[in-house]
Amino acid sequence: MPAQNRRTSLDEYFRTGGPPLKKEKIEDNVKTESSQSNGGAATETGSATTSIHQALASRWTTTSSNGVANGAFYSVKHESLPKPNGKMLNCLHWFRRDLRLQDNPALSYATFIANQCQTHACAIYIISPEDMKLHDDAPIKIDFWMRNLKCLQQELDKLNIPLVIKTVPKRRDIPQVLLDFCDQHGISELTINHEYEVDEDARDKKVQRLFESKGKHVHGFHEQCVIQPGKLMTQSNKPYTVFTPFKRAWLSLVEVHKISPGQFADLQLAPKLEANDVKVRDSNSSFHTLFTDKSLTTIPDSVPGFEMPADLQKTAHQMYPAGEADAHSRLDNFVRDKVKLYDKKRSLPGEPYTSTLSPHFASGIISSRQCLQAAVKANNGKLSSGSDGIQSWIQEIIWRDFYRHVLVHYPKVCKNQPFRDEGNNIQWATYNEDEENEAFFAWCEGRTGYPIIDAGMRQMNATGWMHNRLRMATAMFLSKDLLINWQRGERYFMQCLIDGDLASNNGGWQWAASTGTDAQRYFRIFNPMLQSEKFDKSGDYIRRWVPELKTIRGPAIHDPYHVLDRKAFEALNYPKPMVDHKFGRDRALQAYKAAMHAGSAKQ
Ligand SMILES: Cc1cc2nc3c(=O)[nH]c(=O)nc-3n(C[C@H](O)[C@H](O)[C@H](O)COP(=O)(O)OP(=O)(O)OC[C@H]3O[C@@H](n4cnc5c(N)ncnc54)[C@H](O)[C@@H]3O)c2cc1C
Repeated sequence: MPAQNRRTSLDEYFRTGGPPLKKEKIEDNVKTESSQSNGGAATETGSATTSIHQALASRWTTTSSNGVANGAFYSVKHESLPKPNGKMLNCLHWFRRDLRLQDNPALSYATFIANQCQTHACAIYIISPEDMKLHDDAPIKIDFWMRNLKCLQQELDKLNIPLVIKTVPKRRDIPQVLLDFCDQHGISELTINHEYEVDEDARDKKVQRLFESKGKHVHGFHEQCVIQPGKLMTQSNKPYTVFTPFKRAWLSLVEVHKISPGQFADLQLAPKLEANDVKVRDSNSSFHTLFTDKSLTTIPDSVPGFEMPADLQKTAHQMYPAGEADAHSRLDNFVRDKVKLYDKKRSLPGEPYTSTLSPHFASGIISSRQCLQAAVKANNGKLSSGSDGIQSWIQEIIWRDFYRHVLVHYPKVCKNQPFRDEGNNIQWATYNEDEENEAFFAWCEGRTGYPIIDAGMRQMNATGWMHNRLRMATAMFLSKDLLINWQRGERYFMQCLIDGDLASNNGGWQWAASTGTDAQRYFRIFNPMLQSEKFDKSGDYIRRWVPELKTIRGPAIHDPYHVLDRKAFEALNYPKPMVDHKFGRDRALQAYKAAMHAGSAKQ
């Protein structure tokens, strides 16, 4: 059936609650559960509000009992859903990691309530410098988010939805600030798209408790993954801990249910009305000031403490223009010109054959469902067959889901703990503090003497982005060749990356450091020279980022210290390798072997 016909219109959603799940078709190894959600049986009122909510919320239900998700729709109680019939409900959408208009279920729902009440939705974004600091957010990432907020605000403006900006210095104050804001402005309904990290989850639960204590409601939706965490469990109802079976189950579930990434696309935002059309029936509230007081909606250019050097800012603005429209044209161009070659070229850091959409994914400017939809469309509607390039790209979207599912089921990964308990036993190299700092900073700055490693680190320092192949190689170099605790590297990446994202960064680091979900474990140790010869054969990528080597031709580019004669090498003014790879490899194997055999994973 053409994808177009599979899409369900808004009206149909209202009427039917969306297409039914066909559980009987699900492969044996895919465990789903009944459509009973955590909130208990839905009260079937027949009202449009309830049925659209059910449609959104009951797409998937959860078997999760991990206390994190506490049911996939943990902050939604069907009984508490607003039934606007006759009632005036003012609704606020709280933007967090969903900086987009399209395919945004919580925003759609806010505008839906507003439409029903013939009023307008409003939106808020909370800047929390303390959160940014604690999460090691990179200045380049914050700059990107601020620029995108401005674009989002312009787009929302066209729909007469004000985007209020509030700075809350202490993050523990956020729930109360939100509640006070809603009290002050006569708002009873808050919509959010869930965030899964431990701190964010705790904050949202607090918000919900506070709101409920005042008779207000929080409506939560899931949009970060194609399949929301908790929905994909093994046959024995355990979370997947290995990627390949997760991928098989994921593909099977998506295939069976025709998860149309655009399932929310039909939910139209409120039509544009003029400011004086805003009806505020609750005359005691100052709801209307949100539409008129421009001082509430000022977005800062930067956040104090996160200023960026001018040259980095210039690069970031050139490489990453802001806005949902730009994200979509990036996606369109990628899908039109590159994705079919993705399987062959995705590992070549010198060639622009990856989507570079990670900053947009991380901030929710684009959704994984939208990207999946574009990929499937380019693949003539196929998910698990057709173009190898497209299937390979879809696999990356699955990796992204996988690490989010891992984070939800194993919240310890948010708390500086390895996924595998044996990771705690690793004896990192015995440097004295100065030596370790020296080695660590040489790695950070791209002065290891391994050209491919240095090129990767310098690319990240100069642009806030690094090619995946180099993220793997540099992470492995730190945690294996240098035998320095991977958590230092994980932190440094977050402090530099425009796409810094806890689940993916942590997943990637633990993969490289063999403390994570990787089935191959500790004996996978990349040889930097071989990586270089294989993935940057011409050396062009190295020459671009390591100008000391720009005159080198031939194989010496991969290992100048050993290939060139001493005089020629010294003339380069490039460091010699800071550790011999064979020595580093043997040392790591010993340390990891001892650690891994000292205990077994408690999963
Ligand atoms: C040590 C390490 C740290 C990483 N840190 C981050 C991070 O902080 N933020 C981040 O978004 N990605 C991270 N990744 C994953 C990956 O490197 C980037 O997502 C990718 O390089 C982004 O480039 P792209 O958008 O061109 O990706 P594409 O190759 O076009 O892939 C499309 C999208 O799929 C997702 N994706 C791709 N590969 C992975 C992966 N291995 N794991 C999870 N998602 C993936 C990303 O959202 C990406 O934008 C890390 C990987 C490693 C090994």
